[in-house]
Amino acid sequence: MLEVKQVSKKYDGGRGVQKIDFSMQRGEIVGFLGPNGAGKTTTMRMITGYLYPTEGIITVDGLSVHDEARKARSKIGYLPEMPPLYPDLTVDSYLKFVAKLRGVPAREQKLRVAEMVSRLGLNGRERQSVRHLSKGYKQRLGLAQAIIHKPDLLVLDEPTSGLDPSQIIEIRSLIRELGENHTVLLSTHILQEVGALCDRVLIINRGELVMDGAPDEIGARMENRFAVTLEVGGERERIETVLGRWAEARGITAEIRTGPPEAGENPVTSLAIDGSEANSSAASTAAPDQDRVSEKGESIMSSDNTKISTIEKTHSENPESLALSNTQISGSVRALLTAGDQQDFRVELFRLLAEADLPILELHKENLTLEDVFLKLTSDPAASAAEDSTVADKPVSLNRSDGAASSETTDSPDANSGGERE
Ligand SMILES: Nc1ncnc2c1ncn2[C@@H]1O[C@H](COP(=O)(O)OP(=O)(O)OP(=O)(O)O)[C@@H](O)[C@H]1O
Repeated sequence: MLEVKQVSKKYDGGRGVQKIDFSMQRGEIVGFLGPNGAGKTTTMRMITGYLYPTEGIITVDGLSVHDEARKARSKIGYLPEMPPLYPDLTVDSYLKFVAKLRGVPAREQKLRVAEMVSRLGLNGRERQSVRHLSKGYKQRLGLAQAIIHKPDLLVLDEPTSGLDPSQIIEIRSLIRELGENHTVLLSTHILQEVGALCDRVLIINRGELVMDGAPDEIGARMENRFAVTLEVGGERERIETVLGRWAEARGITAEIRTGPPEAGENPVTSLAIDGSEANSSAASTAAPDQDRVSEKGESIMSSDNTKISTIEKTHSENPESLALSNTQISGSVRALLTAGDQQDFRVELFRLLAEADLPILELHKENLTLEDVFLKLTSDPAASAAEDSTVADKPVSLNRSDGAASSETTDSPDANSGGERE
């Protein structure tokens, strides 16, 4: 549906985007994430034909957006950051104007406007002037102008920016609906938006594409450790001993939290057990755990003689097979266990704790969140320093807001679009 091949844009002042390369299949909703100034708008403006790339090719359904601009643009709907609305027109007359501009046949225009009004929930506001619409309704109208010519590809530049929470929910559900029969590329600063709406995420940083993948997969792909959070039932000191010894032997970091979980609390705090600490503190306080594993039906006592649980050896053919019965848990400990070598230690951990009669109450594999990935990819201080020195060497400011470096004069000459022009 969309092919962006090795596309670069160099502004007079320097930064733009470099060798952006990706494609989108029909029906995909793709989130375009990046910090301020990363190149999202530049890329979207090139895709929609409002800006000429310095190099590279962009096609929509096989049509070049620059060499076959008119045909290609009929397949694209664009909601720029600032929707091109005319405040003096009414909703109705504005939509009629855009329908005409986008080549909707005259006999269909009235019907198409009515369809947009109903689809975007603008009923009752047809005669209202655009100026008096709330921000949320302006955004609905912006979406209406983007889809009035029934494009296949929708390009939405920060569609929920500046909206209040209920408007955000409304616009997101509209985008979700639009995604049922459009291919959608949307830029956003809001990470949850990507999780809520998108099948795939592209992350751009400093003009370069640095990640392309499904939102729930990229965390696992970037993970360079194996980590689980764990809640173990039993007496604290004993759990620390068992986990501490094992962690030391396996080179695993165990961070134990002190209190019960509380809402909003950072799940891991306080005491960290690695090899050395385990030796000096936890390991020295209790007898070997194996001594505590009971025979059938016996109670297990902790080091302070608190009853933790009762354990039953299930079958002599399989002495390692244990079943907890009549369990009474006197307390629990939560921990984050991290292996730097990405090795999955869950089975080993399960056996360790089962043999020590320490029941696992919760075990959860930790993956990097989209937020973690985003921060990792976009906040590289070394890159910032390099960037800053490059900027300092240049006589012209790179920032668009100062106007000095603008190269908008090289934009597409085709202004017949009702879209954003600067
Ligand atoms: N017309 C222009 N002339 C010169 N430089 C520009 C121009 N437009 C953008 N830039 C520069 O190109 C880079 C990418 O800008 P762009 O607006 O595409 O980023 P963005 O990811 O959309 O940012 P934001 O999230 O803040 O909207 C920035 O360094 C910006 O300063």
